[in-house]
Amino acid sequence: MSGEKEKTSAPSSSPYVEFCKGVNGLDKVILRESRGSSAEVYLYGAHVTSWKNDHGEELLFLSSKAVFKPPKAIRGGIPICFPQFGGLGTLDQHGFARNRLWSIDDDPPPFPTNTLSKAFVDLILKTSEEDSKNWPHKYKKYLICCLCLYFFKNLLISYFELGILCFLMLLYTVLFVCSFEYRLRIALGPGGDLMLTSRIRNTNSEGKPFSFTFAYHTYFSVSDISEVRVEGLETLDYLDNLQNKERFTEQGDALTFESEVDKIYLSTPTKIAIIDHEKKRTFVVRKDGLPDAVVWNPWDKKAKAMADFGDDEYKHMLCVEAAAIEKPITLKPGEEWKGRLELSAVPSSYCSGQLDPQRVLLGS
Ligand SMILES: O=P(O)(O)OC[C@H]1O[C@@H](O)[C@H](O)[C@@H](O)[C@@H]1O
Repeated sequence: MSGEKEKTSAPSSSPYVEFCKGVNGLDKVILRESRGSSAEVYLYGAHVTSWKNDHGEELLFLSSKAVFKPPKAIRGGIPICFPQFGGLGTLDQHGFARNRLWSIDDDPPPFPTNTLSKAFVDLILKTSEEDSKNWPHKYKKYLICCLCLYFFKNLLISYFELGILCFLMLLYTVLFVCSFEYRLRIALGPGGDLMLTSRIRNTNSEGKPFSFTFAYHTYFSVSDISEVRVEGLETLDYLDNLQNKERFTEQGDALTFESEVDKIYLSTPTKIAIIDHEKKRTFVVRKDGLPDAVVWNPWDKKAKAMADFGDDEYKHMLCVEAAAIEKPITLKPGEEWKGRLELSAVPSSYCSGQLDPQRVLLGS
C-alpha cells in the first residue's frame, strides 16, 4: 500500500489498489491481483464485500437487501466481530468493529509474513470516546453519572467524602479505562487467495488487561445449501446457539444442511473445507490463532424475519466463521494478539462422492 501519506488527502491508487467510492458514497478499496482475481473492502466496518476469482466469479455472498448505511452492519461478505462475538457480553450483538469507520493505516508496523502480494490494504481502528465509555463495561457510564449526581447534590461534602470520591475516580481509571489499536491487513495472494490478518494491541498506558471474543463472520456464496458439505468439524464438541448454548458432540459424518444451524464448534483444526457439489468448488479455510468455528445458516423462518436479507437467500449462503469465543483472548497492556484467516477456492474433483485428497485434505 505504498504511496499513502496523509489520512486527510485522498490516497493514491495503483494497478493493484484502487481507492474509490462505493454504495452511498462510502469509501471503498478495490484490490486487484495480476491474474484477474479481486476483492472489495469498505472502510465502514473494514468489511470485505466481494472476493472474485480470476474468472470474475463472486465467491462471497452479499445480500441483495444489504444496507450500506451506518450504523447498520452490511449483511454478507466478511463482517468483523470484535470485541464481542454474538451476545456474549454487554455490547450490542457482535461488538462495534463492524459499525465503525476505519482509517487507512499509513504506517503499519512491519509484517513478519513474507507475502509476495502487491494487492493489499492496511486498515486501523482505535478506541473512540464512545467505545471507551461502553467497553469493557457498558454500565460504567452509569457509575460516573451516579458519582457526578452525588457530587452536585452535596456540594458541601466533607473531606472524607471527597477522599472517597477521588479514590473511586482513581479506581475507575485503573479498572475501566480501556484502549486498543486494531490493525487489519487484507491481501490477495498471487493465486487469488484472500488473506486477512488482525493484530490487536492493548494500548492502555496505566490500565488493566482486557479480554475480547472475535470472529471473521465469512458468508460464503454457495449454489444451493442442500448441495453443500463441510469437512473438518466431524466428531468435535460444539455449543448450540439454538439450544441455549448447550454442549453437544458432532457425529462422525461431514456436515450437511437441512434446517437452521447456529453452532460454535470448539478447538477446531486449522483447516476446514466447504464443498459445493453443484458448483464443483471447494472453499478451503485456513486459520491461525482462531480455535473455534461458527457455522450459521438462518434457514427460511429467520431469513424472513431479517429486513436486510431476502426470503430465499438462505439457500445461497453459508457462514463458516473462524473465531475465538470459548476462551476469550486476554491482553495485558502492551501485548498484541494476531488472528489470521486465509481463504482459497479450488475446483473439487469428485470421484464417487470422495473429495480429491490431494487438493483439499492434504493440499498446501
Ligand atoms: O444478524 P447478525 O447480528 O449479523 O448475526 C447473524 C448471526 O451471526 C452468527 O454468527 C450467530 O451465531 C447467529 O446467532 C446470528 O444470528
